Amino acid sequence: MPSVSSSPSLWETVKSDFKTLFPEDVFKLWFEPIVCVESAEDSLTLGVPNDFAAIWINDNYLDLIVQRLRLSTGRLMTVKLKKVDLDGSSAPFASTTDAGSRIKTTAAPVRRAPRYDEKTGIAGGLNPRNTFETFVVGNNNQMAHAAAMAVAQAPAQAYNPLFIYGDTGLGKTHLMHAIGHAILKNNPHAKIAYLSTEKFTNEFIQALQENALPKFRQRYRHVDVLLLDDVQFLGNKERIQEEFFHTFNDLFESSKQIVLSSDRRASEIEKLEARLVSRFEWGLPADIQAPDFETRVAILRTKAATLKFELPPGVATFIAQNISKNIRRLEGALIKVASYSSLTGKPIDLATTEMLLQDVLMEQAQNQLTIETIQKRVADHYQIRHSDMTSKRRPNNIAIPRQIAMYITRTLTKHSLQEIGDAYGGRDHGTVIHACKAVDNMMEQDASVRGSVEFLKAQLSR
Ligand SMILES: Nc1ncnc2c1ncn2[C@@H]1O[C@H](COP(=O)(O)OP(=O)(O)OP(=O)(O)O)[C@@H](O)[C@H]1O
Repeated sequence: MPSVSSSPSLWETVKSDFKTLFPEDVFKLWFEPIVCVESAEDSLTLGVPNDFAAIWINDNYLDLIVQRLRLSTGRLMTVKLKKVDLDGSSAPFASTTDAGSRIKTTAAPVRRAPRYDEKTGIAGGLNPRNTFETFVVGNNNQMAHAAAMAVAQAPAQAYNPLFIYGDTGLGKTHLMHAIGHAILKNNPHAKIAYLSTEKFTNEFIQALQENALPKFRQRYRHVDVLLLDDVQFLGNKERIQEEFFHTFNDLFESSKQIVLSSDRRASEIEKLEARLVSRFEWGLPADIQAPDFETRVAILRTKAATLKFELPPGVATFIAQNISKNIRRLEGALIKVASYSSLTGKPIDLATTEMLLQDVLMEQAQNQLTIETIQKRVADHYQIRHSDMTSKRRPNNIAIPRQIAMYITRTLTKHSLQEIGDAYGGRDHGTVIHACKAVDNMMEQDASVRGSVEFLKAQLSR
């Protein structure tokens, strides 16, 4: 039985084989950063730098790694991939591959993310690639981009807080990091904290357990800029909301810049205290929508140039036509194509692209619950006509099911408020927000409405 300490060298042996097997850039991209973090007789846990690497290696190289280990040990070993902190220790909320559908980082080698540094004040680490220079501006993000630039140029003077919201994978984190980089460039001594709400919550809980609240407060209430990502996770967490309320006030009163991101408007965050909602709305709420076709192509071209990958126009068009709602996915598709090309040494054509992306495209098509399906299902349930979902008729027996259908569309799909409004007879986004709130209230007050909505949601999510 191999001892725990011998396994890193087992992995190092495999790694050095791969060095001769793969072109240098592929090796550097995928294998060089991998470390062995844990081992047992029949299993090995390998640490990878980010969720994307975990998914990519799982999909493309795991079989090869298992085969190679079998050659070395004579045994069939299970290999798990785990995201680890870039200094090699496990991240506090590390995920294994099966947890990772959220591809968060790009695939090029990732620089070490600095831990909180008392001198520079950087917490969490800013991805060096997420700068204003690498951010492609389109109609979808123009306002958020302009606001972010203004904040970077005049922290705490332009908009405070800046509240960036929009669906997943559309560049909120990128803009926050860009603000951090730009401020540091103008003032290398600025104390900047970037962190996710999840991390803020975890650190707060840990501080509570260890009686270390003063230190925690000192850390986040004395920065020049606080960049807090994914504040929708404050929803339903009373204690952490209370803590963040005071953090916010302290920073705001001392004229420090606060930038927040969320996947929805502040007023739509479930069970977020009114005093926080109003504070989040004090400054500028700036939304990011899904990019249009031209912006998607521009993003692909920019990313391809960064990867030094020659992207044929037809391939760019194909990817941009087929992946529209999430830039992270767009980027994932490009990296898949670029890696294949660098691995085989062949230029990429349309047929190969279709073949490479067929899984992604199939998964996307299968997972797409359409608004029409929701409307039909809800209309059937309440025995009204499908056409009532888009009609202007307002009697309660029609208006309520229609509101419920909008609510379900909002919860189960990634459509924007405007798209939902359009699909329900050309209503505006305010009507959709109103419908969602009304259904929330009805569900709270009436168990039978709650039962029906839960039932419909469960059926539609299958
Ligand atoms: N306008 C853009 N130009 C260039 N790259 C972009 C742009 N928007 C997003 N990206 C890239 O897309 C990927 C996803 O963006 P990001 O992580 O900022 O999304 P997000 O909105 O924060 O998502 P989530 O809500 O899931 O946290 C990143 O690699 C980012 O660099």
